[in-house]
Amino acid sequence: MRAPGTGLPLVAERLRYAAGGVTILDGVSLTIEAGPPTLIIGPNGAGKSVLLRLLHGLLRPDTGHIAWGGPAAPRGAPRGAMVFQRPVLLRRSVRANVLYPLGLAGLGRAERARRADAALALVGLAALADRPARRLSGGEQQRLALARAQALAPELLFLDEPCASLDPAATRAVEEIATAIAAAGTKIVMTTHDLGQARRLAGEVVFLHRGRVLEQAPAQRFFAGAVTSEAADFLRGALVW
Ligand SMILES: Nc1ncnc2c1ncn2[C@@H]1O[C@H](COP(=O)(O)OP(=O)(O)OP(=O)(O)O)[C@@H](O)[C@H]1O
Repeated sequence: MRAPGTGLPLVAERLRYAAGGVTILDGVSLTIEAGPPTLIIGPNGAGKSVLLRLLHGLLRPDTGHIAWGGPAAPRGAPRGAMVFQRPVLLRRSVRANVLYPLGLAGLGRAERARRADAALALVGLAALADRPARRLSGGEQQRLALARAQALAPELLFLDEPCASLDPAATRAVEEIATAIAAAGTKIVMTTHDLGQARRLAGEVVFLHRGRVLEQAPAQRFFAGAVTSEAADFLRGALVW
């Protein structure tokens, strides 16, 4: 189903990606619809991060293709934005970090300021707007990365293990922000190795195993009873690789 006013769904067909002589993803077909967050889960090395980078266009598949189902985005408007496990911040103020990509997107001064202020308020960093970004704590830096991405008003926000280096309090803050962003209508696609986090956030689960999508299902159904033995083992905490 095409979501009104967005380019979704994002459709990936028969993706194959190899690097260093190793096939990392093979035969991956996936449709990302508008709606609550899609969580990509699976064992270490399953290919979750590579899949996210392909979907975002940071990597190109060796074969297969990825296309948006909806109409073209307005000029200068990025359809997707991505937040990485460890944010890379400019050696500038918190606010300047949010403003910078808005300038690259060609937005006018007043609109840049409006969006930056709203995004910093959303992540609870308004009071730290003039601080040097690189002096923030790890959790604050990740919240800034979320603000910087969300200020671009993407249709789709890719989050690659955004809580991997964070403590429980900072993780909770990031989850609350992700939930608020999703509730406001941005589609979130997120990788995690944390099953508890997947249960808390997912509307839909994609289970990736050794470079293949073994399951894609509504979260409730997936957690109530995975279909494949690999996913069932993963859910009950058995060692799966
Ligand atoms: N550029 C590359 N060259 C060679 N191998 C790579 C490259 N990028 C990723 N890989 C390998 O591909 C596999 C999948 O990597 P990826 O980071 O996508 O896994 P993941 O599911 O995100 O794992 P984790 O949960 O540990 O982050 C890994 O074995 C990784 O070492």
